[in-house]
Amino acid sequence: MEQNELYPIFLKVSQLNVLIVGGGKVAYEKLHFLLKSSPHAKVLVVAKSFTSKLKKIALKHNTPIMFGEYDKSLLHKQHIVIAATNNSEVNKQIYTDSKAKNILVNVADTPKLCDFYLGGIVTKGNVKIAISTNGKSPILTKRLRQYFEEVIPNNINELTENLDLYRETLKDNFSNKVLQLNKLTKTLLIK
Ligand SMILES: C[C@@]1(CC(=O)O)C2=NC(=C\c3[nH]c(c(CCC(=O)O)c3CC(=O)O)Cc3[nH]c(c(CC(=O)O)c3CCC(=O)O)/C=C3\N/C(=C\2)[C@@H](CCC(=O)O)[C@]3(C)CC(=O)O)/[C@H]1CCC(=O)O
Ligand SMILES: NC(=O)c1ccc[n+]([C@@H]2O[C@H](COP(=O)([O-])OP(=O)(O)OC[C@H]3O[C@@H](n4cnc5c(N)ncnc54)[C@H](O)[C@@H]3O)[C@@H](O)[C@H]2O)c1
Repeated sequence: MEQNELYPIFLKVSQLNVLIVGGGKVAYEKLHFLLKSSPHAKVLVVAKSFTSKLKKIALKHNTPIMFGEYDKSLLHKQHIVIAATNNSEVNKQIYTDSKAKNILVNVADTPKLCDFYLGGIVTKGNVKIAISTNGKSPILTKRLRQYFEEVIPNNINELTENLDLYRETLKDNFSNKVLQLNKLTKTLLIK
């Protein structure tokens, strides 16, 4: 069976510079899901025009938007770039320029021009689950995200907070801590 070999990491995007180029439907989708997961993400959106939906969400989150054409100089100090213009040549240029600067780049909806894929993301308080189908079926990713949003109880965060408090009380001895935490949580997997 083919395996998904992508490695998920949970980025602190509030302390990284993210650039989105494009202001249309696809740019909106990417910005919407980025801000849904990470409301304080440090993002700059640059495009020749913006939909009113994009302007509205940017305003709500204090996300700067800048009118203008893509230019290589925009990559200065960026850590992550998402290209979402409707001009495939421009998207390719963004990809090439980013690679030359070792910036992680995603050309939206174009798997072969992606260093990483955006995933389906479920957030319940401190708990976060990221979903990917290895780029095979974004619609299945969406359905799985909706499914987990429904079935994972909202109060899972209380469990997380309580386990954190208990963990604090066991700080001194590492192996005892692991033993106690394993003992306490063993039954969580038994139906
Ligand atoms: C998860 C999510 C995150 C996000 O966008 O933030 C995301 N796509 C979402 C939705 C969605 N995207 C598309 C549809 C229409 C139905 C369909 O085509 O299936 C729908 C469904 C809808 O809109 O309802 C169109 C589409 N997307 C890609 C292609 C190109 C191709 O597959 O070749 C095409 C065809 C373009 C065309 O027709 O030309 C490619 C990618 N889309 C990915 C992510 C990456 C793989 C993720 C994975 O590994 O599973 C990857 C590889 C790259 C990337 O963009 O990062 C978000 C759901 C968020 C949520 O709901 O929670
Ligand atoms: N809309 C869809 O459902 C869909 C589905 C699959 C693939 N795509 C592809 O995704 C890409 C984006 O689609 P969209 O629907 O968001 O397009 P769109 O027409 O809604 O928006 C395109 C955006 O790109 C900006 N842009 C164009 N050239 C630019 C440049 N040189 N510098 C800065 N900004 C520039 C425009 O100002 C605009 O904001 C296209 O390549 C499209 O073929 C779209």
